[in-house]
Amino acid sequence: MHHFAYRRGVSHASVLHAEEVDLCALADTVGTPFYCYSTATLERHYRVFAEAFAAAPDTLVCYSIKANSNLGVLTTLAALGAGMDVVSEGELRRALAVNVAPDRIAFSGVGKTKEEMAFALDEGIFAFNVESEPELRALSEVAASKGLEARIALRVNPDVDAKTHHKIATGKAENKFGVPFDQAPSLYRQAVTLPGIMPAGVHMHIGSQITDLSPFRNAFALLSELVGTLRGGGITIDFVNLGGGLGIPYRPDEAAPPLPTEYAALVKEAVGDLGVRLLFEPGRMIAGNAGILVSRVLYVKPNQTKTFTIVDAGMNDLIRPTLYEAHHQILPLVEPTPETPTRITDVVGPVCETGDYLALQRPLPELHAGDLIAVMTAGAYGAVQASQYNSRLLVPEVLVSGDRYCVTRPRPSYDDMLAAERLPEWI
Ligand SMILES: Cc1ncc(COP(=O)(O)O)c(C=O)c1O
Ligand SMILES: N[C@@H](CCCC[NH3+])C(=O)O
Repeated sequence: MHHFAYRRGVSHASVLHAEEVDLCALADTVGTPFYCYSTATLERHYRVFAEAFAAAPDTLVCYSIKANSNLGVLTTLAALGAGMDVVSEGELRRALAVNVAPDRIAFSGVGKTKEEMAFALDEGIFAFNVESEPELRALSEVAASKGLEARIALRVNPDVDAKTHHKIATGKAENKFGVPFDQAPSLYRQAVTLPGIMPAGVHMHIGSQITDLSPFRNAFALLSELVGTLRGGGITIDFVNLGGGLGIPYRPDEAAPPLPTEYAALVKEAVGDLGVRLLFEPGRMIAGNAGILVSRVLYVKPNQTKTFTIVDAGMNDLIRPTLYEAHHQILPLVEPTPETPTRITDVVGPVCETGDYLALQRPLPELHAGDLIAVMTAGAYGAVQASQYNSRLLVPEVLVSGDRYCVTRPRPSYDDMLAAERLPEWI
């Protein structure tokens, strides 16, 4: 019943058809816009990834919470045994809230505060992915002051082009992430001498939505070389964290991105002989095609040159189209008849910005006020990047499983929105 085909983009249909919830009825109950996530698809994606590494039993898949931090989504993945990759105390608290064991949590990010380090140390997380020398020193101070030891991997920037959108590439020298490859050996030597620091791994994450395996191949070859160098210098490396980044299909007609099994074969080739524990941090690959954004058409507005389809979801709810020129397929929730004409339209939101669009010049079955649409592949980097811009209420999130659903993040009220702030009271 919960059919899913990763390669052919059939996953687009899975949220609509693999689950048995009537989305139109749900839209009437919950109100639009709302995000809707499929439990079956989340589970399937996690398993497809984890099972690709079944031959490497010492593997820890740390779902990257930043892609979708909804507590319903995290509960679903935690139940499958997922570890978690976090980048803030907030994300760490989410992982703990769904009972992920601390020793299955890795902490990344270029700007961890000492307070965040202290909290993570007290909780006993598996490792910190350290991104700079000053961060290493700060972590040493915090850990030593507590009489604790922080297991660390240095995040190494291999200066490899991930061939993805420039705003989501993280492994080039000009990006803020990680320490330069050439400086890594001396930083590890320094790390060994620092109190409260136990270097144990190497971390690399070169970017997101990577659809060509060659950047991974180049990066992991460098990582493997570095592990050899470090071991040659007497430093014990017992795990490597290869990050996330595996791309997914956004268009039904696009070339299939690499399969997790193909990625796993490459990993085996590059680092299989190192005898280390493998960590991964997939986000988009697990959540992206497990979610849609459901929205209702408010008005159809033709002008001299084009037609605007104005819907009730905007850039504040899904910023990817305008921020990354991202393509999200749009499907009418009610299947059009063969007689329905196709119209080219800009699908825009209510926000007062010219950049407030979900699709530009898109051929779509003719839409009318009141029609419901699904913005596909919105499960990753959708709700998590939503804002209240224009004082719009944060979009609700719904998790479905078979014919059941739960509103895991209800729509706030305007009173909630106003109660979160204070009228000025000068001190
Ligand atoms: C350190 C780190 N790990 C994991 C991820 C997750 O990446 P993706 O969602 O592309 O798998 C990211 C985001 O790019 C990241 O910065
Ligand atoms: N937010 C980006 C991905 C960023 C990955 C985080 N390092 C997107 O929507 O594609």
